[in-house]
Amino acid sequence: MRIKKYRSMLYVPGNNPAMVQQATIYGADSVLLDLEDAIAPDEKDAARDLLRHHIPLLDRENCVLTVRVNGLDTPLGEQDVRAMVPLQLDAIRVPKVESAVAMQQLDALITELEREHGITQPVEIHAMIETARGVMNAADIATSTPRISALTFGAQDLLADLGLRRTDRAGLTFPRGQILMAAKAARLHVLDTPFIDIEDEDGLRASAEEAKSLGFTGKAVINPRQIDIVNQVFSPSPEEVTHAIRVVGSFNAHKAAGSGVFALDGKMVDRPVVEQAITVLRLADIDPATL
Ligand SMILES: CC(C)(COP(=O)(O)OP(=O)(O)OC[C@H]1O[C@@H](n2cnc3c(N)ncnc32)[C@H](O)[C@@H]1OP(=O)(O)O)[C@@H](O)C(=O)NCCC(=O)NCCSC(=O)C[C@H](O)C(=O)O
Ligand SMILES: [Mg+2]
Repeated sequence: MRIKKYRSMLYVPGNNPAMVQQATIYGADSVLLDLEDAIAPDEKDAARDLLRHHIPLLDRENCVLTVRVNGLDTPLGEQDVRAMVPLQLDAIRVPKVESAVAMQQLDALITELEREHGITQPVEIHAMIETARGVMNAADIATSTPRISALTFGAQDLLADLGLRRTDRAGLTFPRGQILMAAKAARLHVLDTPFIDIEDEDGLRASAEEAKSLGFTGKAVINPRQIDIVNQVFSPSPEEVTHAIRVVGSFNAHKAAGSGVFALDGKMVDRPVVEQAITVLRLADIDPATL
């Protein structure tokens, strides 16, 4: 089975045929074809038709394919879900999620569509948390249905909902932490908001490094030029991989000898340290069971 990675997630406006056709060639771990905020109201139907036509033609071998539908509180949202599920996406991304009930209703609709269209690989849900109400209900949303595999943080809409300016970063500290904890407690992926200055590579790197150190699984990007930096930041270094291999190998040897804790290079190794090493190995495509 393919392991889904989410270091980078490229937003692609769903009404731009050239961008959609090229979407999966740039090396992003995942692509997010957008029917929501990047599309003007009078372009919505055309964008949905465009995706219906182009998605089956995309090379999806190394890329997780998702579509951001319109809000489920609008008629467009359900139309989008009905048009997209039959295309066998990896996930539907839902904007401005505010309640567990909305996710359960979506789960029921997707289940009905999967049955109707004979889809056997379940379509996952990525819930975007980008309003104050969504932040306060994040833990309930995260556990509302097993179909949810990721929470994602949307800074621009949240700033607007909180009445903050783009520079008021301090106001995002609590919401970001709450979304992270809700996702971690439910064992979900958690994806950071895009860095919107596409000319500022240093700023992008710093923003991705901060997101990684907080515990985000990956970060959305809005331009192909941002992909390499984000992939690099969220990939383990060769030194980290070598160390992780040693930790897991030594742990297995000690476990066989009846010991669950030992010192490696003067530092204690016990179960949580091994779990951290296993996370590094998975990111490096190494199966810990082979060590
Ligand atoms: C931001 C852009 C408008 C910049 O466009 P442009 O100036 O054309 O960029 P480049 O010159 O660097 O483009 C080089 C080539 O790459 C293609 N390209 C660019 N961007 C994308 C993309 N996102 N996906 C696929 N391909 C892309 C260009 O076509 C060029 O190709 P070629 O001509 O063949 O060389 C543009 O990057 C853009 O539109 N980005 C996406 C913006 C977007 O989707 N915004 C909405 C998502 S963010 C959000 O919703 C936040 C969240 O909800 C919240 O609330 O926080
Ligand atoms: Mg948004």
